[in-house]
Amino acid sequence: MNVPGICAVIGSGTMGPGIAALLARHGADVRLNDISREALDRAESACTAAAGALDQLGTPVTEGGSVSFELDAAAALDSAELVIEAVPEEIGLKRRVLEQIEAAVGTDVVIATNTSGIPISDMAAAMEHPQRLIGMHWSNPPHLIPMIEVIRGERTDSAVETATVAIVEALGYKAVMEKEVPGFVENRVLYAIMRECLSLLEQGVATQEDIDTCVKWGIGYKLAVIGPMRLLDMAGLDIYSSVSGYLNPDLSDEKGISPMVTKLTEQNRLGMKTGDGMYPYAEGEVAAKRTDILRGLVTVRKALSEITPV
Ligand SMILES: NC(=O)c1ccc[n+]([C@@H]2O[C@H](COP(=O)([O-])OP(=O)(O)OC[C@H]3O[C@@H](n4cnc5c(N)ncnc54)[C@H](O)[C@@H]3O)[C@@H](O)[C@H]2O)c1
Ligand SMILES: Cc1ncc(C=O)c(C(=O)O)c1O
Repeated sequence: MNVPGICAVIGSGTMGPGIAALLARHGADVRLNDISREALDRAESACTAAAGALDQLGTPVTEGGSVSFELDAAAALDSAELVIEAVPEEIGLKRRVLEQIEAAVGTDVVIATNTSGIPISDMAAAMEHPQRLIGMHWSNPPHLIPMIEVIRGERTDSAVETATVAIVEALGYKAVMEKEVPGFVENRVLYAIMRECLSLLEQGVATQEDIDTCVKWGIGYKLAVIGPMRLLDMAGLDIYSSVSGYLNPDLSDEKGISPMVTKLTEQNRLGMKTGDGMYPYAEGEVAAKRTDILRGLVTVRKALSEITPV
């Protein structure tokens, strides 16, 4: 299975451009759609930056690929063989967009949603042909993180899952097939980590910088090589039993949103997108941080690929 010749990506914000750039790298004619002209204008430079990162990674170029930027959804969807939805994480909006997509493509076209964790069945409920909706959860940045969670809804055809896994693998990525639980695997683990980190920050146990240092070097570095299940065997399940016996009851069980994040959000301090969030950013610092992050991800992925082929 190759990457489909014509792909449409609906939603061109944080995720859409990187997804489009990777599909185009593998020879697809990609139509990137958004309701915002400004978003599409930003997308052109984002796609160029993503292509540059793929150059640094040494990802081969399959001839014939392209990305076009379409304000007209019908034009973006025309003759599409694969549609990836990447609009904001709001189920009502996603259902409306899926309805629009369904009306514009053939009943055999795979429609994939990049939802971070809304159960696929919930999104498919309003669809005329729910059997072709599949979860295709990319991780940010999508052109560099070589793992995509593939999640079936209750009514998703197995052939759609098979085709989606084949596309993921044709991109040179790992496909992880999962049952649909809110947040799937990646975000359940990530949000458990973030909940605990925010709790530690709110309690004054450590600063943002020290929490990031501890997690990057004490956990991220290790888990990139070992994986948590293997680490259990390495540490010893007896050790895990002893520690979790007293520690699990003490971990954060916050069921709501972190009070600190709520306060920052109310102040429109959203992070890099507003120049202030968990960290303040001086003039030009966001761009510099983004460049450093992309360079770091490319370097680590190259090193990791030498010991753990993607
Ligand atoms: N940001 C992340 O780290 C990340 C990672 C993985 C998955 N996701 C998921 O991917 C999806 C998109 O996330 P994002 O961070 O790219 O969001 P975003 O808000 O950055 O971008 C969404 C884009 O969709 C556009 N849009 C809104 N309504 C639309 C419509 N009707 N038709 C076409 N475009 C429309 C917006 O103008 C915006 O440009 C969400 O479901 C999110 O949970 C996000
Ligand atoms: C904070 C956060 N939330 C969701 C996702 C993915 O769905 C990510 C990510 O991919 O990195 C994230 O960082």
